[in-house]
Amino acid sequence: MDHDKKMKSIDKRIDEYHFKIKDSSDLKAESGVFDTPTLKTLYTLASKGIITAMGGVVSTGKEADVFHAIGENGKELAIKIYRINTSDFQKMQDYLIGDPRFSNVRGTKKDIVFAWTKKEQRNLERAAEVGVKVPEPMISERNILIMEFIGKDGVSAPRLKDVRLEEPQPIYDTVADYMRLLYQKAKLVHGDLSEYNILLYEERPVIIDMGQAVMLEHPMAREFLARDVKNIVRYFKKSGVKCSEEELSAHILKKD
Ligand SMILES: Nc1ncnc2c1ncn2[C@@H]1O[C@H](COP(=O)(O)OP(=O)(O)OP(=O)(O)O)[C@@H](O)[C@H]1O
Ligand SMILES: [Mg+2]
Repeated sequence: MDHDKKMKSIDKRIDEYHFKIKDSSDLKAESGVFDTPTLKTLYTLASKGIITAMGGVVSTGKEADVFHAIGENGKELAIKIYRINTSDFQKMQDYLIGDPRFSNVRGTKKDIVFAWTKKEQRNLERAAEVGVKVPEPMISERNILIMEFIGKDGVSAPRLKDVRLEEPQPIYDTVADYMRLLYQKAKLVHGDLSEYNILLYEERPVIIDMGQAVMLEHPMAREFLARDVKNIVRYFKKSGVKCSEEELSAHILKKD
């Protein structure tokens, strides 16, 4: 497809999508996400061939919306678009300031949200490098993060929250190992780990939503880790796994 045609087709799809949002009276997503600069950024990504078609909405949240899209070679993509107006940027700033990679970030709300988007991309990269299964990040631009789609045909894999695990033990073991790898090798603490931010894909856990993950230097890193441990133990205990916060903490913290 030539460039103009490609732009037209994505334009049309975005238009259609807008219409759909209006139809379902979900104006929140439309006004909060597809503002003109965001549309422009999507166009830029489309003109580079990174996005070839926009699909439907996968999730709408307070801080970000996630869309399905198609990329090069028909690959399915997840596009996470952070909201600039409604994001809790004070909280974002607190997470950024203690992180040596982003401690210099100052400026407008917009700058903070852009840094946050980059931070999620970097966190996903670091996690992937040490062998933690996460959506592979591809590119980020302003408030838009493009990553591998975990799921099939536009339907994302269920969250642990949405499934009843037949065999919870191996899932728990993998999550425990991932927490350890993140801590020991990537020097990261997820900071919002729970059954809401773990997808189950091909019977294996995939960790998502890493914008708030911090380096171990962050003054709150230990507290965030304790909270993650608590959430994970609570969920897996309920699923029938014999585990405890002490045990899981020890597993994460023990040196080789
Ligand atoms: N890479 C992906 N592949 C498939 N689905 C995804 C992907 N990333 C996110 N999702 C879907 O979108 C949902 C929200 O994503 P995520 O947890 O990253 O955003 P969020 O920051 O929690 O949004 P909120 O503002 O609601 O907290 C997930 O629960 C999942 O269903
Ligand atoms: Mg989430």
